[in-house]
Amino acid sequence: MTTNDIGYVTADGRQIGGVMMEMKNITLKFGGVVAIKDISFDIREGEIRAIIGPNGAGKSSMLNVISGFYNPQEGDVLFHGKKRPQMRPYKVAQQGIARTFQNIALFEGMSVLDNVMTGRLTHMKSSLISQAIWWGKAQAEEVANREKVEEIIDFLEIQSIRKTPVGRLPYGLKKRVELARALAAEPKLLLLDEPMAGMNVEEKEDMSRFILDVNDEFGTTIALIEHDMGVVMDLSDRVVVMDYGKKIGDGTPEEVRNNQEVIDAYLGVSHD
Ligand SMILES: Nc1ncnc2c1ncn2[C@@H]1O[C@H](COP(=O)(O)OP(=O)(O)OP(=O)(O)O)[C@@H](O)[C@H]1O
Repeated sequence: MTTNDIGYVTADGRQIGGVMMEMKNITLKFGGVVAIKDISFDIREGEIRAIIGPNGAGKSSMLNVISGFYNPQEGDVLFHGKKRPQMRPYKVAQQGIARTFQNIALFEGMSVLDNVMTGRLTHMKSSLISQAIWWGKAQAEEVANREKVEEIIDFLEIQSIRKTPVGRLPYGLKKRVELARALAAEPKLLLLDEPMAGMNVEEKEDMSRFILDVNDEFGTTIALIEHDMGVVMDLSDRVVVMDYGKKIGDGTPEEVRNNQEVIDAYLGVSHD
């Protein structure tokens, strides 16, 4: 498949746009450990982009570079063509980037609704003082935020558990609530950290469907990392494959599946 400045058309006929985020020659080290070695790739408007690789390949490190949490020692991250400095998490959120975590990061004692509501924080303009003075305005904002949250709760089919404390939910549903919270921020770029990890087959199918629906319905660009190659192949438009911190493949699922270096990495063929 070839890409150009304008974008490309996917196998299922969707138009993908220009470059949203570009990783240029990224190298990230932890002391003597080189977690990412000179990797370049881009993420385009509207696409579902996966980063896969065996254990320790450097996927989480890469997601943390994309999210702005890690600052690479070498290379640049360009967001909408502009070099991006290291940013605090709230700045990242303000830029329209939201994420989920591998180890679910929700407030266990709070209801589903309240957890999803926390995803709206970046959209809440009223300060405590202005809420006191302009009570009506703050109330209107609260109603608008509630409406958005209810829309997402309906979309992800979690209406029946909206009042349930998150701590009481099974794993698969917690993952869905985390997705709901990230969506509540109305992100332009959604980062998913192993969204299918620890799920059974049915839960994986549900999550795949929701990821596709989010991309289709809201036009959200999605970048996800996954350990399991199988689950992302049907889902992704393009896939980056990492192994031992290096990029060993980049292309459509079909291209990546037929790449000998990728096949060897997943079969555990020795590097010497
Ligand atoms: N905070 C850290 N401090 C030191 N070394 C780290 C740190 N984070 C990652 N590493 C090392 O960097 C390398 C890449 O790790 P990373 O977690 O990014 O891989 P991964 O592909 O996400 O692995 P997994 O699939 O097991 O989660 C590993 O050798 C790991 O031990």
